Amino acid sequence: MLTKGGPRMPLSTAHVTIEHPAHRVVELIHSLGDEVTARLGGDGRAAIISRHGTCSLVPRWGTLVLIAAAPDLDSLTGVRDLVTRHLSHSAAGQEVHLDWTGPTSGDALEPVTPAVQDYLLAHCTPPDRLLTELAAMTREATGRAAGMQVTHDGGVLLEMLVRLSGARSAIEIGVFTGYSSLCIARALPDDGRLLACDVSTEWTGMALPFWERAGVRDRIDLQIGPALETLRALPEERTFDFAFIDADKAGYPAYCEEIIPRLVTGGLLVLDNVFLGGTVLDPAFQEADQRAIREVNEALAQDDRLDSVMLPVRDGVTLARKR
Ligand SMILES: C[S@@+](CC[C@H](N)C(=O)[O-])C[C@H]1O[C@@H](n2cnc3c(N)ncnc32)[C@H](O)[C@@H]1O
Repeated sequence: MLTKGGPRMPLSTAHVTIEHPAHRVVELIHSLGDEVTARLGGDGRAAIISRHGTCSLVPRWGTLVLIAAAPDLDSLTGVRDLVTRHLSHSAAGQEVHLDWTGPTSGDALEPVTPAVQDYLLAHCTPPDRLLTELAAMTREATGRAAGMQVTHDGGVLLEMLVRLSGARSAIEIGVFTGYSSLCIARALPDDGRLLACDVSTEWTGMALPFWERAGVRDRIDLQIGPALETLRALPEERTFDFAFIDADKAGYPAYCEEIIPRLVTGGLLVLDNVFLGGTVLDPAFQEADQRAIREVNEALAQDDRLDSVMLPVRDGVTLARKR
């Protein structure tokens, strides 16, 4: 479950079209001098900390993305003004126009507004009777925890990705009452296998009759126990064509570390909840979950074994394909 702790920290982003953005970042840091503490990464990204607040600088193919955050609105204006002034100064002769977004805070961010989410949900293949019953049973039996279940459009996406990728060997971390497992398993061929990992016998027990009814029970190998232990106990040669991670968020970095080497070339890794309700953008949120998801989001984007893209589906879904 998402915990929204810590003070709200207003943040604002901008992106600017600029020649040689990585160069500009270095020049900007020089220009700022001892007004800031700066950390420059090997990939050209930088983070600066000023007395007002912080600003992340991400150079990308002819654009520079800026994410500023500060403890209050006045300080946010201070960070934005500082960066804007020095960027214009360091870009020697180039006109720099920074159109900062209005201040928002991580817990107020909605990657997709509820009205759009409802429209999307109403315009995908509707759930069949079995999925409808499984969702209803989950709501009745688990109460508030039912919110952990992938939404129906998320399930359709998983099923489509498994079919499109032609996967035969799949793994899922985070089964709950088996909705996403059912979507994955029924998209596999008859001889396909899904290794389904969860710690709860109670929740996964509710999945079993639905998997039986769908005729996929014998495709699913349910492993009860901490998923990291299950992964580390697998034979070295065990590989996967498809992996879906939707369990404890703090565990994501370790799950990725175990799963990526086991993905076949062309294999697909899918991660749910990569926005954590928008809190990943807001440095005020520093709980283990947010730190872990930020770490994974950064790492996957820079991993040269993968092509990866984040989709604004519900709470954010990352697709990463092994090169
Ligand atoms: C968000 S729910 C999964 C929802 C599921 N994908 C669905 O669509 O219904 C997260 C699940 O992760 C499981 N979980 C939490 N920590 C775990 C761990 N260390 N190892 C394996 N499973 C874990 C929980 O028991 C819970 O069922």
